[in-house]
Amino acid sequence: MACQETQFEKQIIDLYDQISKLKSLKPSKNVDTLFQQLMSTCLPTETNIDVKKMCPKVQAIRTNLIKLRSEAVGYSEQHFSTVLGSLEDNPLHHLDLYPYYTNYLKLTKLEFDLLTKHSSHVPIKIAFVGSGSMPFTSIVLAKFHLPNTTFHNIDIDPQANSLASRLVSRDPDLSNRMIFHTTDILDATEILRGYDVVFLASLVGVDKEAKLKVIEHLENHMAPGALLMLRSARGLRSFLYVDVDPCDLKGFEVLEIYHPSMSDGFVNSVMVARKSSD
Ligand SMILES: C[S@@+](CC[C@H](N)C(=O)[O-])C[C@H]1O[C@@H](n2cnc3c(N)ncnc32)[C@H](O)[C@@H]1O
Repeated sequence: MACQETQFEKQIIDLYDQISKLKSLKPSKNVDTLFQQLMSTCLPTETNIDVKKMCPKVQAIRTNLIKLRSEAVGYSEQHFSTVLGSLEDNPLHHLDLYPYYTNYLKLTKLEFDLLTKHSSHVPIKIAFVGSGSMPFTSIVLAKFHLPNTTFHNIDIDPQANSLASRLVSRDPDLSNRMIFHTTDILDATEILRGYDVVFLASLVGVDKEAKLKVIEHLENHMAPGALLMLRSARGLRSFLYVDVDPCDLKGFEVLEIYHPSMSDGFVNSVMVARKSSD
């Protein structure tokens, strides 16, 4: 049956057509404009559009768009990390040079509030899986919320970790509290048992199957009682990030899910879950 293409689907198909033809996803005026158009198209929360009911053509586009956007975000973070890391001064004094800095401040504040609400103690060791070349969440938590916590940033990409460690190496405090591990999270086992909290980056696992594989792996290796902070998406925003449902978190007790409104200043939903006893 021919797709009853809604206005949204027509916009998505057109944007995907342009984005998939880009020769490079590295930051440029054209790349930035297209991904900003994608963001604003998917931002509305007050719609009754059911993404799951969209036709197979648009569903296929959804997965490919998330993959392309993940690559573009990687390049963008790499660019800004290189700029910050090349400053004479301590890069952590100039984080506001990153265009999405205030968005991260708001997202991380919410995640800290959820963490505090569902934790019986201040976390000593936190892992951030998929920390990237701009480990903003770890930096913001360490600088503004958790002064005595150590952050273990796990990323598969050695270049991302090399750029990220350059951001904190000149900071007298964070250089001691930010640790970097270069590994595929699926190869990390024993180490995962040592964390009070594990954050999973929205762009680790860029399709549902890959995301569930990572979640299952974390469930196999996290300590009972440890918290998983997972970034998800709802509605049209599931064209930007993989949407995870509570039933996907086997072996975890889902404690709370926060879906941001248009006024929150960040896009992804946040899910807090506790690893059940073995
Ligand atoms: C582009 S960054 C974006 C992080 C973003 N700030 C967020 O919150 O999603 C995502 C990072 O996840 C890393 N990554 C992807 N798959 C991974 C895996 N299986 N194990 C470890 N790191 C992974 C990538 O190398 C990349 O640096």
